[in-house]
Order: sequence, then structure tokens, then C-alpha cells
Amino acid sequence: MSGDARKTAAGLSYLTGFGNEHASEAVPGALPEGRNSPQRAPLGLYAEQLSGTAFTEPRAHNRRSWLYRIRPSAAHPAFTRTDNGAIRTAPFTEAVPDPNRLRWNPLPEPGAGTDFLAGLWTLGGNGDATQRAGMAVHLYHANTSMERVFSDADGELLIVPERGGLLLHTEFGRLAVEPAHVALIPRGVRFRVELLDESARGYVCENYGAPFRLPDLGPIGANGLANSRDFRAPVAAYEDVTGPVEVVNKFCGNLWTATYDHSPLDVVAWHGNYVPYVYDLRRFNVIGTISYDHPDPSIFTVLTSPSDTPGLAGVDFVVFAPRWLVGEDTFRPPYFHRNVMSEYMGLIEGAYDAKAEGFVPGGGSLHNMMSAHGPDRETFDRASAAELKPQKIDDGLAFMFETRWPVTLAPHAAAADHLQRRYDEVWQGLERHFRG
Ligand SMILES: O=C(O)Cc1cc(O)ccc1O
Ligand SMILES: [Fe+2]
Repeated sequence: MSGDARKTAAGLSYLTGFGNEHASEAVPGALPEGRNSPQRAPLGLYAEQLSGTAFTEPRAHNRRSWLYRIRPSAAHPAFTRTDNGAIRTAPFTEAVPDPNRLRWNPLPEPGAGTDFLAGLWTLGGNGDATQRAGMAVHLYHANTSMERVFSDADGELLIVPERGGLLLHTEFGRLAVEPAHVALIPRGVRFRVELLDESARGYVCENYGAPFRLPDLGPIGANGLANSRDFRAPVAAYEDVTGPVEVVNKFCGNLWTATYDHSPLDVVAWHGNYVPYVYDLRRFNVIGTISYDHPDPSIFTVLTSPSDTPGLAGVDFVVFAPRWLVGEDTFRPPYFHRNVMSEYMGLIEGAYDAKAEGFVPGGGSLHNMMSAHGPDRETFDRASAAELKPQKIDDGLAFMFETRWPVTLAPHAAAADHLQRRYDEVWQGLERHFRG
């Protein structure tokens, strides 16, 4: 953490638009013109393609970038296994899948000298990273900037800060991300996390499946929800560092390390549509009822990772942002429900309208496939009696990772001290009111 980092973060410029074909050069003339792979790339750089989708995927979904770098990525020594810390990967087979409603308090304080990678703690997940299907839910709590560089071959990382700003140094340039923003690091992209504050805490969705994209809008029309222009990619910035740099690579569930003789964040120019980005959740254009009933929360989808079944997401990222509630003759908070999809929820700030207490910023809940949940007793009683005048919900920011398969816990999440042992009680005392 340093004042310099804050200054850097404040002065960053960005390229805008989700999925655009961006181009950026940190040194004029570094980008070749008219071709990707000239016989000799400009300024003595190496040309390298980074493919995030198969070469042959449909054009609309194809993601790749061309990087022009001081040394090719191939110039590195062998990786050797290193400790996985508290990071776990699908398939999750150690714990028995649990049908209970589960809720956790925030992660405990980390020991001194914990960087973002050491501070990553896996809650659970589903699918199989080697099959590029499914997802994992992680939390992080860090108090030290990373010196090392990390990349995740198993999936993209959607970082959702809850406390403390982050300055992400990536191969593509730098991104500043604060609580109420999210950042996306594509699969395989090298980065390191510098803290902008004393400590940092938040959530990560590791998506093993198809890259997150904006949901279709259907009858909503051409605008709304997360607008493409609000996604910001970095401009090229590079480190010309010679000397030992540790690079950690997550591959098929294990961490591997190698000591490079240079920084791999040495990309002087790049172009393409496979890029990291940040998005300010407060820019989300919230759409909801202006007549009656509570719409399903899919209306709040920011990003979706589709599966091979139309309409069925591997994982959706959904935000519960400030909004007006005006529904007439309507129970306005989230309804009681059981869902074939599994729901992990986190809270970035304030409170959530389905839970009067116990769901706190930095904590999280898991309502697995078909588990019965909804408003707690206090919320139910209050909302059933409330006078239905227009009401602004602006005291919180919650999100959900909603996934097609049940989430199996990592054993340390099932046994954690910060797991709330009496969560079921929030639904106790829901009286029988039937007048048959
Ligand atoms: O369980 C939750 O709180 C998430 C949720 C919110 C909502 O508005 C409707 C359904 C749903 O699962
Ligand atoms: Fe739910």
C-alpha cells in the first residue's frame, strides 16, 4: 500500500466497451500495422497470440488478443509444484454435498504478510476444471501487496472487492478496482495485486466455463442492465524489469511456481478482444416491476457464462443494486422459493432486503439446489404489513453467483469457525396463519 499507488490508480485511463476490438500501445509505433505477425515486429518486440476461445469458435464469441512483448512468454524455466494454501478446485469430492442452508461470517483476519494469493480461501464449487465446466467460490483477505505474479489456467477470475481498493497490474496494463466495482481477469492472463489500502477483502468467482458475456436483453430492448460502454479495459503499460520474479500458475487445481529472470508483465502494445476489465456496479441499469409481483432475479444479471443448453448458465453474476420498489398488492422482498440453480450470495455493503440480520458485509450464504429459502421471519412479518408506497432500497449492495450445479464445500469451509451454526433459526417462528 502506498500513496503512489493511489495516485497511479486515480490517473489511469481506460478503453471502453465490452468485448470491443481494442488496441493500445505504451510506446508509439509498437503496434504493427495491417498484420499481426510481421517478419520482425516493431521495436524488436516479440509477437504472441493469447487465445481465450478455440480458434474456430463463432466470430461473435471468439476471444483472442495479440501481445507485443519484450520477451516471449515461452522464455521461462520449468514450473515446480508449490503449496496450494487454502485454494481448492473442482471436482470437489472431499466433503459430502450439503442440502442445508448455510451462512458464513466474514473471513478472520489474515496473518501478517498475506498477499492476495495467500489470502485466497475457497468456499466450494462444482463441475470440473479440467473439463472447463463449473465454477468455484473463493473469498480473499489480504494485507500485503503481491510481489509475485499469478495466472490461472483453470478459469477466469471475477473479483468482487468488499473492502479495500486494488490496483491490478496485468499484462494488458493497470486497472483500479474499488468496493462496488468488479474486475475480470481472463483465464491465463498474468497479473499481480497491489493493495490501495491497509487491507483488502472480497469475493472471487472462478469460472471454469465459457467466458462471461453480457446477457441478451430480449424484449428489454437495445439498452439496459449492464451497458457495454461502462466496461473499461486498461491501456498498455509494461514493466521492463530484469531480475528474479516469481510467477505462480494455477493449473488443474494445483499451484506451480517458476522464477523468471524478468517480469512477464512486459507487454508494450496489444490489440484484441481478450482483455481484463473493470465495471462499476453502480452503473447497473436496474429494471424491475412497475405494476405488481416480484420479478425473478435474472433481471439483475450483470454477466453470464452460458452452458451448452440455451438459457442455462454455468454461472450468472447478479447484482442487487439500489432501486425503487413500487409494486402494488405485492410482497416486495424476495419470495420464498426453491430453485434448481444453486445460489451463493455475498454482501458488499449495507443490508439485503430479504434478511433483517445476520447477513453481513464480507459474509456469504449458500442456498444449494432445491433448498427452501427466502425472507427471514422478521422480513416476512414487516413486508406483509408494510404500507405499499414507493420505497427506495438504497442501503445496500448484494450480489449472487447463481450456478447450474450444486456447490460442494471445501472441507475447511464446512468446518470453519465463521460458519453460522444456527442459520436455520431465521425461518423459525413463521406462524401458521391459515384460516381454513
Ligand atoms: O435468495 C435470494 O435472496 C436471491 C433471490 C432474490 C430474488 O429477488 C428472487 C429470488 C432469489 O433467489
Ligand atoms: Fe434465492
